[in-house]
Amino acid sequence: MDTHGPVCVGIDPHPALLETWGLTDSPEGLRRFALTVVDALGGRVAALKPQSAFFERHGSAGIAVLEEVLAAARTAGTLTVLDVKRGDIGSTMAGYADAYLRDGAPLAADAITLSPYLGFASLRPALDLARSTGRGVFVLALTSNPEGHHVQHAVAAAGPVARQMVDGARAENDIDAEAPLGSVGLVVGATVGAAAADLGLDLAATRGPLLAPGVGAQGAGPRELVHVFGDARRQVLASTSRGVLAAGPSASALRDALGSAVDSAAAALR
Ligand SMILES: O=C(O)c1cc(=O)[nH]c(=O)n1[C@@H]1O[C@H](COP(=O)(O)O)[C@@H](O)[C@H]1O
Repeated sequence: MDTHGPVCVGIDPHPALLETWGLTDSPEGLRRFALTVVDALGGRVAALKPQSAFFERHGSAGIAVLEEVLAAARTAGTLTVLDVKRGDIGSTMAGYADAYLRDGAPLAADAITLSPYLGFASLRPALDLARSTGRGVFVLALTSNPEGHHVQHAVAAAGPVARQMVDGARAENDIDAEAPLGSVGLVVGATVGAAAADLGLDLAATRGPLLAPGVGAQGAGPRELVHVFGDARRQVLASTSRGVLAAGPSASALRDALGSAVDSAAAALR
């Protein structure tokens, strides 16, 4: 984030984007799309975030492309956040952790997104494996979609549900109090308005990165970033997919779109 600016670009090969790029909705179209993004932006962006769903919809051939994309980003020296939003119990969670966070796993990424709605503690196998292999996780706290608040804003005996995720991330990052930024981040959508403040969430105190999707196609921009994050803004990694991808397939146009996204996010989050 210090080197390239506080922006993560999502690799979301929607069928409609493939068509706009003149590609077929097939594993080969997917491959050309995703590798074009890595070639254009690799080494120039804080992180790339492949959206697993758009690879999974092509079955095993799509997963093979995802493996190739993760490897290409690694070769380009760019961190990957694999957006899989996994969450399960016990040994099943351990299986997911092994799939994405183990050294040498075919789908290993630098970080993954996790859904904690089976209970924050159910994520333990992923938290532990990420710590031992030097990887990271982003735990969904306040998601960018309008339906999320029914669950995430609900107030349980222990306080708002989202606060349990914030407290959980904080406790994990406190284990290594010397690290400038911990490896357990949260997902807080740039579209959530005053929710973090209203629910009394101290995002800055988590000392973790805050992945902020919703920038661009979902309508959030610099003003929303300032409003949502306040004094936690230096931890924010603003995330946009279609907002940059729509500029493709030209590499220079993708780079220009990244440049604009970085200028606007960096000015807001300074
Ligand atoms: O975890 C995510 O990245 C995520 C969380 C969230 O709350 N909202 C959200 O939109 N996302 C993802 O971020 C991407 C947003 O894409 P765009 O709307 O095209 O920028 C999609 O891959 C979503 O699945």
